[in-house]
Amino acid sequence: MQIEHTELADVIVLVPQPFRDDRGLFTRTFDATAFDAHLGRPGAAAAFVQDSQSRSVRGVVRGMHGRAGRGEAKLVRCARGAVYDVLVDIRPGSPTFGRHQAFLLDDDGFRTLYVPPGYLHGFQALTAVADVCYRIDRPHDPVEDIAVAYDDRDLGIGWPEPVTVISARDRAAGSWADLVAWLGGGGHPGAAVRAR
Ligand SMILES: Cc1cn([C@H]2C[C@H](O)[C@@H](COP(=O)(O)OP(=O)(O)O[C@H]3O[C@@H](C)C(=O)[C@@H](O)[C@H]3O)O2)c(=O)[nH]c1=O
Repeated sequence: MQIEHTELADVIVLVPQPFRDDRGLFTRTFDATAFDAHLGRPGAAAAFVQDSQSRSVRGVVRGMHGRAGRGEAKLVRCARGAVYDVLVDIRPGSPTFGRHQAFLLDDDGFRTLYVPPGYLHGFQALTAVADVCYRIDRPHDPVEDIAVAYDDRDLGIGWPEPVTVISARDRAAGSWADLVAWLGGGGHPGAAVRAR
């Protein structure tokens, strides 16, 4: 498994090497030993306690989601189809605070994003059906949900396709400005941080 660094601080991409033959292929999608060694934290992989999967139709955008409290680490890969996956660094003091980067995740490259705590995450489905698998290192708690509008002008994310469907939660998401004010200890989180 190769590790690629990204433009975003502490975000890495895990890139496996599939074995292809006449039957198809075999690939390891996660390697705890390599992951722990790269992070320099024995036991880091063992912290992932929930695995989830979502299915989206083409054009769907889910995001931009984060988590309050101590955040959550996340491993993200696309098991079916392809998605345009976007991360935003929301860690005050980080050299890449406020910056975003997009990644193509698909069911042929098997690339997995490692997202440390303190990032917003979202994606758009690029194929008729797109399944995204997540592993997170803390049990989900909706009270800690953060949502910033996927089309927030300040974030300026260039979604590649017309947006077909978004959830009610995402339609009600707060602004990047709300979130920045809240992160700075001032202002009210407004809809950026809210219970469902
Ligand atoms: C995220 C999540 C949702 N749910 C439930 C709540 C709700 O009834 C249903 C759908 O939830 P949502 O609409 O929040 O699902 P969705 O919009 O797909 O949320 C996901 O978006 C992507 C971008 C992420 O990064 C994920 O961490 C997660 O926030 O599933 C869980 O039970 N566990 C979970 O971990």
